Amino acid sequence: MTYIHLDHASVEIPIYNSRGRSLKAALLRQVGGAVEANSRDVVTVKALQDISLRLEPGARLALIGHNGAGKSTLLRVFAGAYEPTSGHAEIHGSISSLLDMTMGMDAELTGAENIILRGAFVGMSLKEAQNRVDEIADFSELGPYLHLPLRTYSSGMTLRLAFAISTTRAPDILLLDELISVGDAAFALKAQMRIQKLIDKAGILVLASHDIKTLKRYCDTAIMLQSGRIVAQGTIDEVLERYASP
Ligand SMILES: Nc1ncnc2c1ncn2[C@@H]1O[C@H](COP(=O)(O)OP(=O)(O)OP(=O)(O)O)[C@@H](O)[C@H]1O
Repeated sequence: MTYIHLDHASVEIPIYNSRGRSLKAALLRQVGGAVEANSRDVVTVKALQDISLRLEPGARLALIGHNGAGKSTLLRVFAGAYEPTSGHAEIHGSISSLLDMTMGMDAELTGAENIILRGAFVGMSLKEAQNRVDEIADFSELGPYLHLPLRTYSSGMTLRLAFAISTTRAPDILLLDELISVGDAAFALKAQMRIQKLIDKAGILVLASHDIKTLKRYCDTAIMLQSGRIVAQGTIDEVLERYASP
């Protein structure tokens, strides 16, 4: 069974605990999530506020909103990386998110060893990760570099490996923060085709993007976030129209 249910979910991130006023004042004036100081003088960002939604198989949801509106934070809640600080999130199904793709990788280990390490990080058993090493190695096209420590890779090479690992399994729930472009032109095309396959197979797709063409291409419904709250919800066309209106 695949679903995402959020019930009045909020995420507050404590960011500052100080007597100093200038940074706090600057933070309180910022434009993204709502920033407040609580009674103990701890400044918190209300990155998400009172979000309730239900996504079932077949959902193709766009997250729309200006910088700092809460899109990435919501994707992190869907991914299970953030627990709501109040309210509930219930997520069922295998999840693949291309957020934080290199998290869990170790610069001192070889590419091949990192496949196992990062594989475990994204929920693979040791056996599954071992079985997938050849396919991931082929896709990444890193050849002999796979036996060298990650610290010898360029950032593009690291991303290629991370992408190959993160996309080797087709998930029930696919979470995308912009359609990233990985590697040079040839690799980017291959990566795009792989993402397309994952999108086609995914039961639930959630895509956060600022690119209207991309959103319209992949999503049929949308929510618009503002300061961490849902301020519009409906078909992709309805919400994009609301987004465009002043
Ligand atoms: N780790 C963190 N520590 C402090 N504040 C954070 C953290 N992560 C997010 N925020 C704050 O939460 C709010 C929502 O951020 P989020 O990254 O979810 O926005 P976004 O809609 O994805 O923005 P963008 O379009 O720029 O990627 C912002 O005000 C941001 O500053």
